[in-house]
This record gives sequence, structure tokens and C-alpha cells, in this order.
Amino acid sequence: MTAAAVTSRDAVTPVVSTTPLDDVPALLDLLPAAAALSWVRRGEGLVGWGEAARLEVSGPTALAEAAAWWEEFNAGLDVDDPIGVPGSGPVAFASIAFDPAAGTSVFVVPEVVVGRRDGVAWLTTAGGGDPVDVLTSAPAALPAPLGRLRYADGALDPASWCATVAAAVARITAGDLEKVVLARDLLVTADAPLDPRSLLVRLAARFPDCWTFAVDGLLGATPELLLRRTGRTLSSRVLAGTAPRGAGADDDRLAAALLGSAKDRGEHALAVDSLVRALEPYCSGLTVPEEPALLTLANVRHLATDVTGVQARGGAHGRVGLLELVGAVHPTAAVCGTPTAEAATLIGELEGMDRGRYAGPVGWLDARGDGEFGLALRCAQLSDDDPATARLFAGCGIVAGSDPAAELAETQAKFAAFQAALES
Ligand SMILES: C=C(O[C@@H]1C=C(C(=O)O)C=C[C@H]1O)C(=O)O
Repeated sequence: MTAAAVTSRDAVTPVVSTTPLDDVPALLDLLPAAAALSWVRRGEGLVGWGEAARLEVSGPTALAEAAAWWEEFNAGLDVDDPIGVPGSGPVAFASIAFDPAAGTSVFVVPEVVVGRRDGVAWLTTAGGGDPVDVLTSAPAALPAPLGRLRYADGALDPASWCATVAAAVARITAGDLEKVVLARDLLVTADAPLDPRSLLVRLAARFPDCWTFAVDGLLGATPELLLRRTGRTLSSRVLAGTAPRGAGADDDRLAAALLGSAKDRGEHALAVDSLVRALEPYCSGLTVPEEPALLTLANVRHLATDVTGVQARGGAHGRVGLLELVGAVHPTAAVCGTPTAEAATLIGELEGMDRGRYAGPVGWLDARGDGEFGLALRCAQLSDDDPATARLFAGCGIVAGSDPAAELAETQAKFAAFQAALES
């Protein structure tokens, strides 16, 4: 575990201070070009920049270590938070590895956070950040045009990836497992550095129903909410089962076919079951709709189930924190498979790439234990070494009835979400 100390200009107790704001421009427009942090949907949420503290953590106890670090960080603060809503006061943005035991998870406490919730806006500064002029100093110059974009295959070319899907279907048919989510990556290089702020603005405009996120160079707009905690209320939006969009009446036909598809309904049920089974022990009540709904996005349509629960008081699970809950529910069968262990092993065997933080939980948490974590999907990891390059990710659930060519097309439709932001 590596943790940067909380910075404080005068080495006294670090102060975290929240101030109400009357008039705030669009949150994403405030972001500086570098080190953007974001969790925004329909103009509300949080953006941040600067680093008051940072934790990078990996290993079998990564999330427990992160929870202890966050608690310790907050214990040492002098907090002034007259607003007291989820996301005001001290906040950490987090991007957790798909496999937290093997990959690196990143937690960042920004120096500056601007938030908006139910129309109320605020500014929080931490670790010596100067609130004065913070909003007027943030905007940067317009980025250079990206020029020509060059794409290259990631770990597997399309034909090899289709062969891995066929191999997975064979393993499922043989009875080794029920479902596995297989992903692939695509490399993109532009003529000029990729500008996180303009990518986020375009993603948010095209995907208003998604959460537009950025943490430590992982940027995207995810439609899937792994877990939100507000007080004792827990909520989740589970997605699995995907169809392409069509034109005119064709689109309606595709929507009806998705709702009626036994293959997609089965795939979806496995994802909902995995979430519900993991969450149930922590809840005094859980509401699970019997039928999935359709979630229609610009590039694809999903089967969606919104689950809500009330976290139990008292007992062994009464004081469980948000990070522990996130660790308990992740990975659901929406991004891993069923059974979880067999699916995770098969992913390691077949995918041929390191998922890093793709398909891991991404979001934020505050000092009260409220927070929101989505799954890092429809995203790209910007390169640390070359600011003009990024790695895009897309995956799909494979079950007995999966057709490799259709799954490849599904990954292409999912890549298109980020590609539209690069190309517009
Ligand atoms: C794995 C991804 O998406 C997941 C897989 C889905 C599916 O297989 O139908 C749908 C939504 C997500 O849960 C991805 O977008 O990369």
C-alpha cells in the first residue's frame, strides 16, 4: 500500500471546508485539463481536481486497508460542512481494480470538489486548497484538435476473440459454468493529446442516463450502478442482456426481441441473482422487480433491474461500511460470470489481457459513509506515457446460446460509446 500523506500548508490539523455556492457553471466545464475527477449524471454529482491525499492499494485485503485509510484520514481532519448532504465535506474518488487482490486500486482526495445535488451546489477544499478564485482559475484553454485517430487491436484481434468466445461457449455447454463475461481492448492513438475534459463533456451530452466518470486517467460513461448508499438506503442498477439500436420500426422490433429473448433474460437473471445473493445478508429488506425494464442508450439497449434495499442495523452486519459492501457485491455476474470463481478463472485463461480497473467499481465516498459506485464500463484508460493514446475496453456476457459474431458486434457497439466522444 502506498499512501501520500495529507498535505497541509502549515502542518496544523488539515482543514476541509465546504461552502454553499449560489451560481455554478456546468460541473464538467469547471474541470482543468489534467487530473480530472468526475462522477456526474444529468448535471448533478461531483467533480474534483488536485490531490490532498492519495492511496494506491493492492492485495487480498485492499478494500479493508482502503476503508481503514479513509477512516484514519477523516479522524485527523478539522471539518467545516454546513451543508451536510451526501458528497459534501471530505470526499474520496475511487477506482477499484477489477480484481482488487491483483490489480491496483486508486483513491484520491481532491484539493477542490464542486458538487451539486437536488439543485443545491457547494465547493469543498481540502488539505490547504485555497477556496479563493478556485472557480475562476479552473478553466483551461481549448484543446488542440485530435487529428487523425489510428486504431490497433489490443490483446486479441477480432478473429481470435471470436475463437475465445466459441471456446467459452464450449466450456459452458460442457457444464463447467453457466456464464462468463469476456472483454477485449482496442488501442487508439491521436495526433494530439487527448483532453479528458472535452471527452467527458461529450460523453455526458450523448449519454445523459449514464454516470460520466474520471479517476486517475480512467474515463467513461457507465450505465451500470453497482451500489449507492444514502444513509441506510442501498440501491443498484443491474444490467445484462444487450441489443443493438436500429432505425425506425426496426428499433422497436429489436427492443421487443430483447425483452422476449430467453437467452438475454437468462443472462440477466444470473446478474440480478448474484447481486441479490451478495447484498441480502446486509439488508433488513430488499426490493427486486420481477421483470427487467429496458434501458435505451444512444448506442445499445440493455435489460435493466433497479434493486433497492435497507441496510440492517445492529448484528454482525450492522456497522458495515460502503467499501466493505462494494467488496461483497463485486464482481457480479454482469462483469464476471456464474459461478464467480469458475468465471474469474476462465477470464484469466481466455482474455489474454489485464483488465486493470476496467469493469471494477468506480465512484466516490464521503466521511458519513454515503457514496456511489458504478462499474467502470464504456471507458478508456488514458496512457501515462503518451497523452495521445488510450486503451478502450468492451465486454459481453457469454452463455450457452451466444454467437461469437453477434458478441463481437456487441463489443463494437459498446466501443462506439467512447469512440463517438473521440471522433466528434
Ligand atoms: C461488460 C460490459 O457490459 C456488461 C455486459 C452486458 C451484457 O453482456 O449484456 C451489459 C451490461 C454490462 O453489465 C461492457 O460494457 O464492457
